[in-house]
Amino acid sequence: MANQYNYDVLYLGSGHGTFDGAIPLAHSGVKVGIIEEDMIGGTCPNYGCNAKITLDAPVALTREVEQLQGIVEGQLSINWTKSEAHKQDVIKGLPGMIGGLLKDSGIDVIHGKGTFKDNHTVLVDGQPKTAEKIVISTGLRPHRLDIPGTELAHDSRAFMSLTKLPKQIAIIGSGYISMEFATIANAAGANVTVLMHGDQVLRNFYHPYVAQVVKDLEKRGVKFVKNAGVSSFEKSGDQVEVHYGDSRTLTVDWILDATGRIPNVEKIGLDKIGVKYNQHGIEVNDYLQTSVDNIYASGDVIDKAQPKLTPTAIFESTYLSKRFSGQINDPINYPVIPSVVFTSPRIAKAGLSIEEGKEKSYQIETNYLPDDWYRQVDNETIGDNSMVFDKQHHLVGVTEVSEQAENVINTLLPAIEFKFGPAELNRLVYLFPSIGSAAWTQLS
Ligand SMILES: Cc1cc2nc3c(=O)[nH]c(=O)nc-3n(C[C@H](O)[C@H](O)[C@H](O)COP(=O)(O)OP(=O)(O)OC[C@H]3O[C@@H](n4cnc5c(N)ncnc54)[C@H](O)[C@@H]3O)c2cc1C
Ligand SMILES: NC(=O)c1ccc[n+]([C@@H]2O[C@H](COP(=O)([O-])OP(=O)(O)OC[C@H]3O[C@@H](n4cnc5c(N)ncnc54)[C@H](O)[C@@H]3O)[C@@H](O)[C@H]2O)c1
Repeated sequence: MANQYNYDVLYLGSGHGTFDGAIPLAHSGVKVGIIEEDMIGGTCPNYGCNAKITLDAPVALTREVEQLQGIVEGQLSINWTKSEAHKQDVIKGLPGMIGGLLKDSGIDVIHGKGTFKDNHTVLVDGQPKTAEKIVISTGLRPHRLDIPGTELAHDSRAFMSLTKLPKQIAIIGSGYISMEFATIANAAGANVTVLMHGDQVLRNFYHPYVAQVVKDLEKRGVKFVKNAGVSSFEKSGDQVEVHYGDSRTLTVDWILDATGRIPNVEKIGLDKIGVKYNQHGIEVNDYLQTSVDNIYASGDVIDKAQPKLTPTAIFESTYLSKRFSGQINDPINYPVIPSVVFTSPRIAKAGLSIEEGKEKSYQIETNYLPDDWYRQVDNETIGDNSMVFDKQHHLVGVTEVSEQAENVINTLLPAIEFKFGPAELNRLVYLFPSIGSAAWTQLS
């Protein structure tokens, strides 16, 4: 590649939208640089998936013990301080591990905030770093409510760093972060109130299944306030008041603002160089190329129809790596990308939704999971799934609510992605008994 620049490819941001692709790219002989202003590895390992799932592990355990009460005797309780410390132990090595992989691949990691000077130059602390191609992979940051007292609220990162769990917690919003953190905080003993923007929780998931999760959380003491209309936060001694609705007040110890995440597109010089973006992120074509030819985007910062999740970011950075190293010239062809909300029970889905299946008049088979013998092993009491089949009876979508939904969806993904028919299904021999075998059995 060209050598009038410092790098062949320079990435802005070091999350999954970058490193999964940058490492093989560097191994192919391409000179790669990465600019990162915060922790190496970005949101997922440090402030997202890995951190969250570690805090979720004790919740899953308490739920299993609860289901088997009587067989297993005695209640479990979660020691929040130790759980938080365990989370820190689990994730603290990740940035060093990822940084080591980058270094071993010959990648230069430049610490600092990058801003474009021109379409081949990024400034870091006033120092120019030049490259033939630049990939913007700056991710998302928490949206903060624009109301009086907003500085009194906190984000998901702050929640996962709490060494002591507040007694009374208000969560604003009812999306992914709200529901997962309400589940964790409630199980660890906090009184949680969710103040909703509208009247729907997790609006992108199948409502009857979401309703089961909400009902269970309510049974456990979580309160939901629909159409709350939160208008301000105010300090009140050691506590904080949430003003909402028609002059109503909720006094709590801690507020989580979980009202969404917005793209990091401002103050990095995009207007100056002509990279087009909107409130959903950077606009790209089917090659992940922005409105400026030599500049690409990857991961959450892209304005796209696919879910803004780690697997999507990994797929995109890997696609760019293959393209930059000359292995492919085709446009990006996304596979089926599943998604899961780590509530208890979880809700997970892949492929066509139940609503989309109905619109196409596809066959929808539903299963009440507590009737399945394998779920009775754990005494699972909540569980449904719906499988959508096309006219040739290929599985094209699954949605499930159950404690093991993420594993069922992962198991069935190949059937959806590769359109398994009877011939393929008949060749599958799976380990028995297992959640995977329970999932495949429903297909046969
Ligand atoms: C609480 C939480 C839980 C989540 N749980 C899951 C989950 O269970 N499963 C899942 O699939 N996804 C989950 N996600 C989403 C997942 O974390 C993201 O999809 C993923 O991290 C996207 O990777 P990315 O590289 O696009 O962005 P990021 O990982 O956000 O990386 C962007 C990086 O760019 C850096 N940066 C930004 N601007 C600049 C600049 N100007 N100069 C230098 N560096 C810059 C940032 O510091 C950051 O490190 C979760 C997210 C959150 C917040
Ligand atoms: N399990 C996972 O994969 C996982 C977990 C956490 C986060 N994530 C990722 O992070 C993203 C962000 O999660 P999130 O929960 O912050 O966003 P979200 O989009 O899922 O939910 C945002 C919530 O805030 C509400 N809201 C929006 N504006 C509001 C306002 N002005 N006042 C009150 N409420 C308002 C919305 O109605 C919605 O309920 C997700 O979309 C997902 O990409 C994924």
